[in-house]
Amino acid sequence: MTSEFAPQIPAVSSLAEGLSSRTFEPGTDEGGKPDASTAAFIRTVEYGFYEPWYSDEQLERLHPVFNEDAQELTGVYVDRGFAALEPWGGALETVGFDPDHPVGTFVDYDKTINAGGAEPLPARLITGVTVNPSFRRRGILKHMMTNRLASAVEDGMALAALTVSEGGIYGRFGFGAATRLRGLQINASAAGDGFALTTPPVGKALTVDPSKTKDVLKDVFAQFHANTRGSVGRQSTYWETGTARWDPENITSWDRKARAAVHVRDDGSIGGYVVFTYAGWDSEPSTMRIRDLIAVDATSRIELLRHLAGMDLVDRIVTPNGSPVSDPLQHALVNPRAVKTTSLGDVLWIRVLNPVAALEARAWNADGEFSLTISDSLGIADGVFTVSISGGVAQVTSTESATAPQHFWLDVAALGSLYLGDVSVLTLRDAGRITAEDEADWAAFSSTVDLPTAPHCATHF
Ligand SMILES: CC(=O)SCCNC(=O)CCNC(=O)[C@H](O)C(C)(C)COP(=O)(O)OP(=O)(O)OC[C@H]1O[C@@H](n2cnc3c(N)ncnc32)[C@H](O)[C@@H]1OP(=O)(O)O
Repeated sequence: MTSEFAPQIPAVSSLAEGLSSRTFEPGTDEGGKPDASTAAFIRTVEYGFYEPWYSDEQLERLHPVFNEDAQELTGVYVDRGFAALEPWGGALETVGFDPDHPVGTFVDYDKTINAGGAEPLPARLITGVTVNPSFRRRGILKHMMTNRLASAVEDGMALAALTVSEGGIYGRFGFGAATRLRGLQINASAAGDGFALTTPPVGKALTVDPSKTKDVLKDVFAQFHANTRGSVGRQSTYWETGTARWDPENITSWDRKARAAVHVRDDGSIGGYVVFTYAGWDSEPSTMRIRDLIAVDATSRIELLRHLAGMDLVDRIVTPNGSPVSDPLQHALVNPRAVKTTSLGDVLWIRVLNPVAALEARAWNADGEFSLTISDSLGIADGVFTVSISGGVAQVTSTESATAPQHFWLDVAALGSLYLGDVSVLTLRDAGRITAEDEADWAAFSSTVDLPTAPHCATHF
């Protein structure tokens, strides 16, 4: 991969007088508990997301989330001089405002994203973004985001990524919605619109103790991550309990309801796992909830669903955390109405920082040549780029002006949406997000860029 492209660092917006920001690594005190700065930071995130007030025990359990994978924490703090600012006047000290408690939080760390090319690409993942309600709409997010994107560029990152609480926030910073997940409701009963597959069983699904199979789960995920366009590497804490995610309603329980099964293929290898909880015999309808289902191929995925649907005392299976958009299940059923889509929503948002490295790491559907003019209001990824694909591998060069016969214009957020193949070229054209000269060959461009299946990000962060 060549990377002669030298992106500019965006101008860093300054904070209002009385506010300062600092980036630090999470720390631990002598007793192994979060140190004061880290604890105050975690509590601010908790407050920003309207989480219940954590007990000390919960705080300690959460600490690894902030402490692992070399995460960096950026907090915006109120200087003592802030009392001069309106509209609070001198009231902050009067009410005991804690200057060590940040009013803005931002967490970033590095993992890889599978863009469909030969190797997953390192990416800067952003999470834990909050601003105290009393300090919102004063540019604190803008300050943290522009600073931390500049830092990612300096560190040579080609991509940044996040998942969003609201869809209207991050487009202005160059992020585009890049993958989606479907929520499914599967009728597990045999009657009516019931569950029956068109193919006979393959291999064997076996129940396992999720608290003892962490290594198996990690290994299956590693294979999935290597094979699956759109996949994002998981935080270490994903595996801590073997349940892949905590019980969001009760963080102290570590989900004792969790059960798991693996699919053992005919050659004895593990092809996938499912972690699930049962709502109880008296739930109406009696419901099995999938917490995490990762399979290295479609066969293992279908076999795990067959296993769940075949269990007694279960009327339906739900996947609130989502199934892939290109899910073969519906077409493997005798009665496709046994599965219903209950939701469809974006998951991963991509921000291209270095178009040369990013486009060279992407999958392509066919050989071709074109050039792109990318606009970027933050000045990170803008420019003209010639893309030449041969044997499925792209060579990308940054040029002064377009030389390729086919030339297209788009902004960096549209490039983020196009990047992993979740949306087609023609859909973005019809939305006015990609433009070209009248004589442009849209058919050739789309057959090079569009990918045959939807990307699948199964990691929540
Ligand atoms: C990756 C994640 O962690 S996603 C989670 C995001 N956090 C949350 O949803 C928690 C609750 N919300 C918050 O904490 C805050 O409102 C934040 C973080 C969303 C915004 O912080 P603020 O400091 O108020 O944002 P800031 O003042 O820097 O605004 C920057 C721009 O975004 C816009 N903006 C801010 N919040 C929103 C929003 N919710 N919807 C649409 N636009 C928004 C502002 O209008 C401003 O626009 P401009 O550039 O055109 O002037």
